[in-house]
Amino acid sequence: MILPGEDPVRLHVVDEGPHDAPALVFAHALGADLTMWDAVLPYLPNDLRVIRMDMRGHGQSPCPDGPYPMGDLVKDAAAALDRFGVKDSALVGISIGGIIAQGLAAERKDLVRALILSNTAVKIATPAIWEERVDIVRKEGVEALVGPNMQRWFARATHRDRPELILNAAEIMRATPEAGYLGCMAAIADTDLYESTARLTLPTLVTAGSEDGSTPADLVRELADLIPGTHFKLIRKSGHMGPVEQPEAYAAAISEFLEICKHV
Ligand SMILES: O=C(O)CC1=CCC(=O)O1
Repeated sequence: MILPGEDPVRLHVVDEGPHDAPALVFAHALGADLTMWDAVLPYLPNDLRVIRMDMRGHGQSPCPDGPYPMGDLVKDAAAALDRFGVKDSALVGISIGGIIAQGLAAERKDLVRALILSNTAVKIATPAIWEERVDIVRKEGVEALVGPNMQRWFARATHRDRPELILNAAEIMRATPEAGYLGCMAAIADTDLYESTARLTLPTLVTAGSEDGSTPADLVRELADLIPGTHFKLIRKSGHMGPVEQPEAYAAAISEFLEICKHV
């Protein structure tokens, strides 16, 4: 049970737009930070309050020693929304951010009225895969995973035509503190939200990338099928980083869904 007002780690948050407008909240991926949403924002309706958070151990948020239980990452997000007086948000989460979003929707129904879950699942990869990556980072640092991640994260067309997007994502990943990266990998390794997510009933949009090497579209589709009435959108020519690679299409999917939510 998460109690309102708890603030285990005080997350770095950027809060933009009119404070009395409906809140759209963003939670980023492992090894990224809140700037991963930058390119999406200009394509969103301007009558929204847009709140972006840096997860613990990432961006400008504090980095406690790990490992982190997933429940603590959910509590951090809940505490941040309580601190900013946000209720009934539309919550967007990508990858681990999508796991945090599922957890928050299950635990704090007052904070989340609609979900947008991108490139995520109830369980990502396997504990063995995460253990192997933890070993690599302990021995060689985050740098050792940058190359393989960029392969999984970005579509062929992005590698060919937009190398600057990949260089920027790689730089942000390199800047992620080792303890933060390790702590969040441990959280993912221990998490399977099948049971609690299967009980969700709130309006949900799930988006997948046509060339996602981290959470393949078929896996993401399974998440969509688990939550009754969920809308599903495949973002073409994108890997794991749809908001970075195809910000206009990604924002259009969110805007369309928010419009539908007005009538629910
Ligand atoms: O590490 C990856 O390939 C992708 C990933 C898994 C969880 C997350 O947030 O990113």
